[in-house]
Amino acid sequence: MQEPRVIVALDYDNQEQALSFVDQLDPSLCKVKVGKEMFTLFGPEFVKSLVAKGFDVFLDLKFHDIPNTVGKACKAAAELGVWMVNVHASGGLPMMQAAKEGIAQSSRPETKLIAVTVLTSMDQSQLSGVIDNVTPEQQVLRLASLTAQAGLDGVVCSAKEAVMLRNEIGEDFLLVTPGIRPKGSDAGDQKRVMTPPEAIDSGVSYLVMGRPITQASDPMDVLKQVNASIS
Ligand SMILES: O=c1ccn([C@@H]2O[C@H](COP(=O)(O)O)[C@@H](O)[C@H]2O)c(=O)[nH]1
Repeated sequence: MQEPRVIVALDYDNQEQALSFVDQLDPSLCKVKVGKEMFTLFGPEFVKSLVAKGFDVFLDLKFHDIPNTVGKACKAAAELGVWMVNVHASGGLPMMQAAKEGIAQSSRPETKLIAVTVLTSMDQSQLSGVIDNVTPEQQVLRLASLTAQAGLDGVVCSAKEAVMLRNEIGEDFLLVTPGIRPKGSDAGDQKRVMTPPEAIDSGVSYLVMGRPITQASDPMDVLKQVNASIS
């Protein structure tokens, strides 16, 4: 059976609601992502319960701190049994190397480690408020190159940068892309968006999708349609 390419972002503020959705899922249909909201509300036990149900869990805490702190945080995250963790690439090379070392020293050295480049909620005008004279594409390439230099497994970027990154960095680098919206669905706060088939055709490894699935009247139906559209 093919590995699922959709990672569902479980951004619920209610654990029962999240679990009632998860209980309809099968680990062969999707991976799941736990982000800052659910981790802050429900903690490591919630993460471990998803791992125990057999799901590949992406723990999306986007660590960004001094190298020593991030290294230890990544080690602790890996030991929860998750499939993948992440940091912000803008934390720099020593921070990313410490993250990698923390995972290598954990009891789960196979845990994947990726770095966030430019948030998919940022367009040119927002990026200009943070850094001068650079396009989102240029900044993604710069941070993705630094991530590859640090030896991480890949990056979080938008699907719009996937063709460029496949050309510049290569095939053996995970491209994990939020900002995925089926045709006609509300972009919300996402700015650099693509549809699921466009993203896959561009060379993306995994699609991160939250609200278009979790806030649909029939989340399972949307997930199945997305899977069919990219199979
Ligand atoms: O650049 C980024 C990094 C992470 N995210 C996270 O992905 C999901 C997207 O959810 P949607 O509801 O499909 O917009 C969410 O958990 C974000 O924290 C991102 O969107 N962009």
